[in-house]
Amino acid sequence: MPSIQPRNSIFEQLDTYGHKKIVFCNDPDTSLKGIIAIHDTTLGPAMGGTRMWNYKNEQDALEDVLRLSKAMTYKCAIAGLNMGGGYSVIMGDSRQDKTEALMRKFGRFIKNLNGEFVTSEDVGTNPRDMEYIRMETEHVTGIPESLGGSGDPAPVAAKGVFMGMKAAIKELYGNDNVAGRSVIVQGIGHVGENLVKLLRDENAKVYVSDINDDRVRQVSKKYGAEAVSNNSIFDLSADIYAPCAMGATINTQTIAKLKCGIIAGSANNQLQNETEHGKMLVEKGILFAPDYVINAGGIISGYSELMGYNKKRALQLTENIYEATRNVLKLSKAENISTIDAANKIAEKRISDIKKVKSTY
Ligand SMILES: NC(=O)c1ccc[n+]([C@@H]2O[C@H](COP(=O)([O-])OP(=O)(O)OC[C@H]3O[C@@H](n4cnc5c(N)ncnc54)[C@H](O)[C@@H]3O)[C@@H](O)[C@H]2O)c1
Repeated sequence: MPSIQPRNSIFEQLDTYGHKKIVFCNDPDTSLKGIIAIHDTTLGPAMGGTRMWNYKNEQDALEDVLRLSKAMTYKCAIAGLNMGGGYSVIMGDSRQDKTEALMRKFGRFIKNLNGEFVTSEDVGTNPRDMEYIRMETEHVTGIPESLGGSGDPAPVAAKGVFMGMKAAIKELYGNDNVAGRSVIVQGIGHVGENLVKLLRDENAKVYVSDINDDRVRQVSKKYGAEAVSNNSIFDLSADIYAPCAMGATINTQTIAKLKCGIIAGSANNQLQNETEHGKMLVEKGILFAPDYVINAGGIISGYSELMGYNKKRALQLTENIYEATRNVLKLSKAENISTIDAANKIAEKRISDIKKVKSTY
């Protein structure tokens, strides 16, 4: 995908990825500064997380929400969901600036979209926050199980990443055993910790890193993983690198250093530049399991909640990520294209096929 040029006008930035709509949510009373981006609604209402992050500036927040919402269009398409792509970001430190009023006010902005956007948890938000949003609008998923929702989507997201990782292991090593494989998990928050558990349960050797030292201490002790400093992860040799923090960790500088056979993690938008870095990974012989293909478990969980939540069904759909990843890897090999290009091709085909279906009312 092309890079957003910050010096362009807002409309030019929306045109970069073909966005439909953007809503700036500004409320001085609750200190809310948020952005909702709707990328594409061909398949259905836009669905995507709400991220609360201490962005350096407004441009960084805008760029993040545009990239995240576009990825959601592709994620929903390839996962076979009848939902489009959207995302929202709230500027601020989730540990200090988050209040009930701020989240509920944000819920009101979602309500004003009349169902065009449905949200759920992401970095910096949790089921409690979704409960606050639910007080103002029904267009939210991931509310606590005690209230009839699907709860935290992170364990389901981790399960999907695990299935996608296994599909990549199968491609490279001929069997999908995780036992004995070494995996670096970068970012051990909601999804990362659940992934560490799944990996350790099947006897993988796991290295963990995070910018939060307390998390590293707790998680490494709890699961018998080895703590590594965040600065040294790209110097470490391992079978798999699992980015589970923020996006764009795979770029020209890190690809030069990476010493792994597979990249498979939960972070959204791992490649700083899809075309350039997808190609560089092919040249270096690193197998990239496309992020939006393997991290779809979270959105599958939210989608199931909209359809009348059934945990078993959500987990079954998430297990299909193994086959979806295998299909992407097969197409990439058959057409000699990068795995991200192969995933994009499959997703775009579904969107274009369903567009034809919808031309009859
Ligand atoms: N939560 C979900 O259901 C879900 C679903 C699909 C994809 N994702 C994606 O997975 C990633 C993680 O989501 P989460 O819900 O676990 O978030 P989280 O906020 O619970 O965890 C993120 C962790 O990453 C750490 N971190 C942040 N920057 C870092 C850095 N530069 N280096 C190392 N660690 C860093 C944080 O300290 C935190 O522990 C995000 O990119 C998110 O968009 C999440």
